[in-house]
Amino acid sequence: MLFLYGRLWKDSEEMGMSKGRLRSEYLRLLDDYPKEKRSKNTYQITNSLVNHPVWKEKYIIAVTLARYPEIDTSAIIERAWADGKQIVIPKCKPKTREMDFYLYEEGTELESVYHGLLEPNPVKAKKKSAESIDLVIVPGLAFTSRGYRLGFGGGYYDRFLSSYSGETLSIAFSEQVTNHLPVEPFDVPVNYLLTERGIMACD
Ligand SMILES: Nc1nc2c(c(=O)[nH]1)N(C=O)[C@@H](CNc1ccc(C(=O)N[C@@H](CCC(=O)O)C(=O)O)cc1)CN2
Ligand SMILES: Nc1ncnc2c1ncn2[C@@H]1O[C@H](COP(=O)(O)OP(=O)(O)OP(=O)(O)O)[C@@H](O)[C@H]1O
Repeated sequence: MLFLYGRLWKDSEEMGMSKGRLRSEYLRLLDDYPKEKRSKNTYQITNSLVNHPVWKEKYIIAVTLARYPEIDTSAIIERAWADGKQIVIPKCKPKTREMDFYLYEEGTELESVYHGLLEPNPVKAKKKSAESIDLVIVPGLAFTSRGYRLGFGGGYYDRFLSSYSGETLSIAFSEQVTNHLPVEPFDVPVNYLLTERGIMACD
């Protein structure tokens, strides 16, 4: 009962909250996430992803190089390499708020030129077209079970997904899933949402 009350209160609070306040709320949630629970749930999420049919049939996978307190994606990347898949990572173009994806292999040189994020060096890395990507693992701070997402506010993924026709998936701790988020016309929901509790098809 206490849980239900807390939940309803949380939802009605969130309905009226600005994206900026929601971002700080979920960033804090991630930052406060207990260390052991974080590694246990990250392991669980990685494991269910790599054992799901959506993983098996995909060859080129786009993912971000997570920065704390985001969920660590390094085990997903290692597993993709071990399974003979290709990983591509984004490089932001702040002027147009567009992203290009580049092949990320063991030994690929990274640089930190944009917001402290690790990115490929566009002169040295091999660019991959959006059409060649089979699955995009979309980052986010909070999600609804319909696959809507609150990102870091750059609009990079919304812009990219507006013309991307392959499959999309997000990973999250179950505490990042909420009933209500502000949805705007340009928001593109992901096809699957994966938490430590399992995988949800969002369509
Ligand atoms: N690890 C990781 N890499 C990622 C993302 C991500 O969410 N996680 N992105 C996911 O999209 C892209 C980068 N996203 C960004 C989103 C916002 C801002 C930014 O300029 N933030 C402003 C506030 C927002 C604004 O004013 O528009 C700031 O911090 O001052 C930068 C990068 C690509 N790489
Ligand atoms: N398809 C689009 N075309 C043009 N502008 C867009 C598009 N999608 C989003 N934007 C712009 O980007 C800005 C940021 O969008 P939003 O706050 O939804 O980002 P986000 O989803 O949190 O970030 P991200 O997509 O990078 O994870 C918005 O102000 C919006 O006007």
